[in-house]
Amino acid sequence: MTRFTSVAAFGAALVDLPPADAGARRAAADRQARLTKPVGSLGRLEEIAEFMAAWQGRARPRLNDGRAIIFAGNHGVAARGVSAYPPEVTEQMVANFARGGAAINALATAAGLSLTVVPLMLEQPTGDITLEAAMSETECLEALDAGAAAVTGDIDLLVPGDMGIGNTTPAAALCAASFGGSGIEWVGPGTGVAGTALQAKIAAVDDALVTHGDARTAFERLRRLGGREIAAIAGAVLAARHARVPVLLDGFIVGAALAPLAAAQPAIVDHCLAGHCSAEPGHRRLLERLGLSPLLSLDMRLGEGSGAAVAAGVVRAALAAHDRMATFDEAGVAEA
Ligand SMILES: O=C(O)c1ccc[n+]([C@@H]2O[C@H](COP(=O)([O-])O)[C@@H](O)[C@H]2O)c1
Ligand SMILES: Cc1cc2nc[nH]c2cc1C
Repeated sequence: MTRFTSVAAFGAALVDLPPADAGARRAAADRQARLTKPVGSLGRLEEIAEFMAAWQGRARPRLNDGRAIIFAGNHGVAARGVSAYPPEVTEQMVANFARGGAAINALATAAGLSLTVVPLMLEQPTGDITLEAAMSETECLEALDAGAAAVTGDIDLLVPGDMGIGNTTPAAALCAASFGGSGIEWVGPGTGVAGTALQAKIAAVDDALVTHGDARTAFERLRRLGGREIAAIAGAVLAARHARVPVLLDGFIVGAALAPLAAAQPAIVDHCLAGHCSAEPGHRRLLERLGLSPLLSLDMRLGEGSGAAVAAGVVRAALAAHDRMATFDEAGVAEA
C-alpha cells in the first residue's frame, strides 16, 4: 500500500511508476477482434475495454467494485470573494452527501458505484495562496496520505471527486504554474462568478503566481498553490497507479490536482481516463496538456465526481460488450 510519510516518499512514488499489464491488454484486444462486429466498430468502447484490461491485469475486465471517493476541503482564498457561494457550503454539502441528497448520490447509484466522502479539516481553511502557502509541508503530506489511504482493497475503478468552495482558484493557479500562462488563460466562472468578481479571481491567480513563482517541484506547487482536497486527489491517483487501479477523472479540479505531477512526470495519467470535459473553460486546455481525450462533453461543471460518475456508465457499457458478446466462431457468423 502506498503512503506518503515524507516528501522524498512522494517524489520517489512519482518517479517510479509501474506500467500496465501488456499481456492482459493483448488478450483483451485478441478477444475484441473475435467479437461479432466489423473491426473497430465499437469505437472508443473498444479502447476503454482494453485500457481496463491492461490496468486491472485481467483479459476480461470487470466493474464490480467501482468507487467514487469525494475529498472535501476549505480554502483561505475563498475569503477574497472568488466564488459565487459562501465557504459554509463546503461543510453543508458534505452533510448533504451523507444524507444522500446530492447529485453525486443519485449519479453514483445510477452508475453502480459506491460512494465515500472524506472531509479534510474543514474547520481550518488553507492559507490564502495570494499571500502565503496553502499548506505546511506536514499538512500537505497529511492530505496526500489521506488520499492514498482511501485507496484500499481490490478496486476495479476509482472515481475521485472534489468539494471545496473557492477551489477553482487554486486549480487555475496550479494549471498556470505547471503548464504556463497566467490567470486570464486558466480562470473561469467556477460556480458562476462574473464581472468584477471574475476580474478579482484572475488577479488572485496572478498574485499567487508571483508569490509562489519559485515553487518548482510537484510537491511544492501542490503545497503552496493547492488545497487539502486537491492534494488528497493527487495522493489517491498516485496510490491507485501503484496498485494498478484504473482511474476515471472528473472535471477541472480533479484534473488540476494532477497538473503539477504531470508537468514533472507525464506518464502519471497513463492509468487515467478523462470522464468528461467540464464547461469550466480551462478544462479543455488542461486535458490537452495532460494528453487526454474526454469520453463525454455534457456542459457539466458541478464537480463532486459527477461527470466521471456519468462516464462510468460508458465504461460499464464498454465492459459489458467486451464480456458478453459472442465471437464469430460461437455465433457462426462469417468474418471479413
Ligand atoms: O469539476 C468542475 O469542472 C467544476 C467546475 C466549477 C465548479 N466546480 C465545483 O464548484 C466548487 C468550486 O467553484 P468555486 O466557484 O467555488 O471556485 C467546488 O466545490 C467544485 O467541485 C467544479
Ligand atoms: C450547492 C453546491 C454544490 C456543489 N457541489 C460541488 N460544488 C458545489 C458548489 C455548490 C455551491
